[in-house]
Amino acid sequence: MSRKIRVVVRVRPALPIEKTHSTNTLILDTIKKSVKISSGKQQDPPKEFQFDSTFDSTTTQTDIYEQTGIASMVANVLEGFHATIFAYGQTGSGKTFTMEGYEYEKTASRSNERVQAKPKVDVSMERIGIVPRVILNLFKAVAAATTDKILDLLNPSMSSITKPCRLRWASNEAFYVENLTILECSASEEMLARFQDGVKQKIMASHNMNAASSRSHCIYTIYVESTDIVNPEDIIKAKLSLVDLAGSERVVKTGATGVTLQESIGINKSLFVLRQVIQILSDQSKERSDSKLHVPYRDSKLTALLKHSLGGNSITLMIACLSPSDAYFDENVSTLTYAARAQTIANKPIKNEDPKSLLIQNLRDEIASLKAQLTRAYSIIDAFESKDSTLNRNNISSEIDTRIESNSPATTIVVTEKNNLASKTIEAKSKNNQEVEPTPPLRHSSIADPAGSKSLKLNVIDNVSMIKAMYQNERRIRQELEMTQSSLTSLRTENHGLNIENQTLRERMEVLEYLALGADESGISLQKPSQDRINSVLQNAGKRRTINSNTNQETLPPVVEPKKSHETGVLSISELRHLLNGKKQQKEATIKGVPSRRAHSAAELPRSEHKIQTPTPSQSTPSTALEKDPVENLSELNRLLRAKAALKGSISQ
Ligand SMILES: Nc1ncnc2c1ncn2[C@@H]1O[C@H](COP(=O)(O)OP(=O)(O)OP(=O)(O)O)[C@@H](O)[C@H]1O
Repeated sequence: MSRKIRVVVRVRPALPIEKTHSTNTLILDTIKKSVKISSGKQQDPPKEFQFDSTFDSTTTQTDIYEQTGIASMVANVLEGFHATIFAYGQTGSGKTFTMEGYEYEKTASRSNERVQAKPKVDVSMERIGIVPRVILNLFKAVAAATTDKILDLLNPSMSSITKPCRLRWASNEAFYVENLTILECSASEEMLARFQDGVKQKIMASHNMNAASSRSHCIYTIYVESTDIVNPEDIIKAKLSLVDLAGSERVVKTGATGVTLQESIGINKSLFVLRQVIQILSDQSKERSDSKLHVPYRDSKLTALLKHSLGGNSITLMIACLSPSDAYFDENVSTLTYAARAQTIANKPIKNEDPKSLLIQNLRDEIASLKAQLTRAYSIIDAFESKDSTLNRNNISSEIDTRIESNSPATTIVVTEKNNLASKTIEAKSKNNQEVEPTPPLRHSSIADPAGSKSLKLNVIDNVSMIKAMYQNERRIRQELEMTQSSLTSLRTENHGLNIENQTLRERMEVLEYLALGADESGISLQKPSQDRINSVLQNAGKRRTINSNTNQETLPPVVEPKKSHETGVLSISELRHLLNGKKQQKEATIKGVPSRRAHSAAELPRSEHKIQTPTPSQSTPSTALEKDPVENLSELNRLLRAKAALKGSISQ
């Protein structure tokens, strides 16, 4: 079912600096929930907008929290729906005040200076904004998107503008921030403290329109995982995104310069895309056609991250913030226009349920309906008993058992065996569910009619046998689920281990390839791995040397008669020597001014070139670490190539 984005409007009180400003253009009617805006000029006809609620400058933070339905949105999140609350409006209109409520140090000089936020977080309970209120009511990751760079405010080393996080596209059609810090909190105080840590990492700057202006959009995401006390296996996961957008800024009014100006441009660009997205979604919902217009979510990181909130599966509330001063007439008209468009956007909230919990819930519903049928069946049996003493419950039960034993249930229940449980977890869950045939409708009969009595008895037998089979079926599905779950856990652990090993092998391969093929030669442009990595690989290779117990001398591993590389996929000693020799010749040719032949990588080496004479030690001047110790490094390289081939084989299986 679709649900429109709810939009409320809040006008903040005039700031001391605005006390002399006139405030005639905005007329708010909190009863009619309307806003009228008029410049008073003949060429600008007044505009009237209708919203879900309107709040004037006397509205408190508590009023906003209580009268915008935030508590019920939090409850929706606990039920498994994603929700988003975002504050929108021009710079200085009160978005951060509404979302956080903290007091920011103001720079009197309006110097455009960008500083790390120094919020005073111990403000009164009456002043705190939506985010701390939600946390106190609930029990988080903080990401800030600035000029289209995403910073992790919970990880100080990643909150620097030079180290932005990457935006990724997940298979479930949602964008997410890679490696974003997500902290698990078990108490509201802990969560509030983490939130405040994140807020302190924000960058603020002062300009002509706001003494402490956010230089980024801030997205606070609370991931909620709720478990049913009665049925602990029922896990519901959902997220609540609390968004404090940076405000649109007119550079002529803000007087921004330097970095602050660059940020202004970035902020305005992302807000431009946001407005385009709102416009297109609003047009789409007005046309009520099935034809899908292209929505440019990907044009900015902000809209990518808000995809689920705008036209997606989230329950969304927009708080449009306005400044009371007539000096901001144009900005207020723009905010109201887009707020009005946003409220025509229809989202499709869906409950995010764990497939396992969903299956269990379906089974529970099925059992409940079967129990109800059983009760009805017993009541019919009771009616028979009172009518005919020869027809008692025992007679019917024995008839039921006979029918089950003779394998002729009136309703067949099919459960397909699943041998390969681990690889088919999800399908198994849904298939099992589908393959249970639906309950047949009861045959309608009258007890008074003998034919009807017979038919009713058969109905009872059918139902009871079906219930028995359903119970067995459910038990079996539960067992399968448990097995699948444990196989999945062990596969995940194994996969994790393989990934780590794969990464290590890749790194060693890189070092060995670099050592084998060289970096200084023309024709090969391998990137030099860090010296630490080279040392570590060489050290590890060194560990594989053996000590002869008789002579107490270090010996190299025995040289095994090599198989051809096309048979084994690895290099033989002669091939490696040939490779090195070839490279040496190339080098000499280059020095003599002869253009070098493009060097072959190990894998490209043609078979015809395998039978090259082994050069004598005096012929080769070691130029790379590998040439100094070729046999040892070769065995390491071959070992890695084999491991890589085995790994590839296991992945492709
Ligand atoms: N409802 C309110 N009551 C009292 N003061 C308010 C209210 N709303 C905003 N303010 C004050 O107005 C100023 C600007 O507000 P705020 O910083 O929240 O604006 P903003 O929209 O977040 O601006 P920007 O986009 O530049 O970050 C602040 O000094 C703030 O304390």
